[in-house]
Amino acid sequence: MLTVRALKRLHLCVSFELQGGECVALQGPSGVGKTLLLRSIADLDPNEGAVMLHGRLRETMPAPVWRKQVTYVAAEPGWWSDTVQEHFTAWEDALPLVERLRLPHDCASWPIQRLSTGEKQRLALVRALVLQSRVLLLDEPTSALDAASAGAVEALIAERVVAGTSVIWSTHDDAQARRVGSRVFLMNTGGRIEEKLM
Ligand SMILES: Nc1ncnc2c1ncn2[C@@H]1O[C@H](COP(=O)(O)OP(=O)(O)OP(=O)(O)O)[C@@H](O)[C@H]1O
Repeated sequence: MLTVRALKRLHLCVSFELQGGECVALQGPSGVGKTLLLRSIADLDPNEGAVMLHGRLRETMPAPVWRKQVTYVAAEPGWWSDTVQEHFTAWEDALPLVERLRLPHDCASWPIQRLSTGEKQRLALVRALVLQSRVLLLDEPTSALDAASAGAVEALIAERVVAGTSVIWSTHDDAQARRVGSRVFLMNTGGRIEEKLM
């Protein structure tokens, strides 16, 4: 279970609990703070408040260990090497996910420069999924995808949720929020979240 108590970053002040095997959709107007919240939970930016995984405070473990368990997937992911495969420790672990997400199996050798926005988005998701994190913080993970690829992402994440992974899924798509989330959190301009009736 992920517990967030009085998490503060800029204008945000947020508290909630997320059970294991639960997916919550996060919605709200552009610029309201959804990315700030997800990055704060992953401890990627300075923030205050208590964030716990199964009762253990994040400050009791090194930040890289926390981020491997509570993993943020950016809408516009970063890349640090020249080719796709160089971003993976074990490409063979990534390959089944690459195929599930309708990416060509030979994309391992592709230079990052040639990737489309949607290919980058799916490969960044694969990078996160191979970690087998307890919590996935997905920032508009299908914003650059066609319907078929978005459906493949939704199906894959749904399997992880059934297997016990907790997910926060930021989306501007109301129908997607209802499909993927068992609850929907609505962030308001005051930086608070309230549960939206579905
Ligand atoms: N480091 C920062 N310092 C000051 N303000 C910031 C910083 N990072 C983001 N902001 C501001 O905080 C607000 C929230 O940004 P955020 O990216 O979280 O919005 P969002 O809800 O994810 O929007 P969108 O739906 O467009 O992706 C924006 O007004 C943004 O300009």
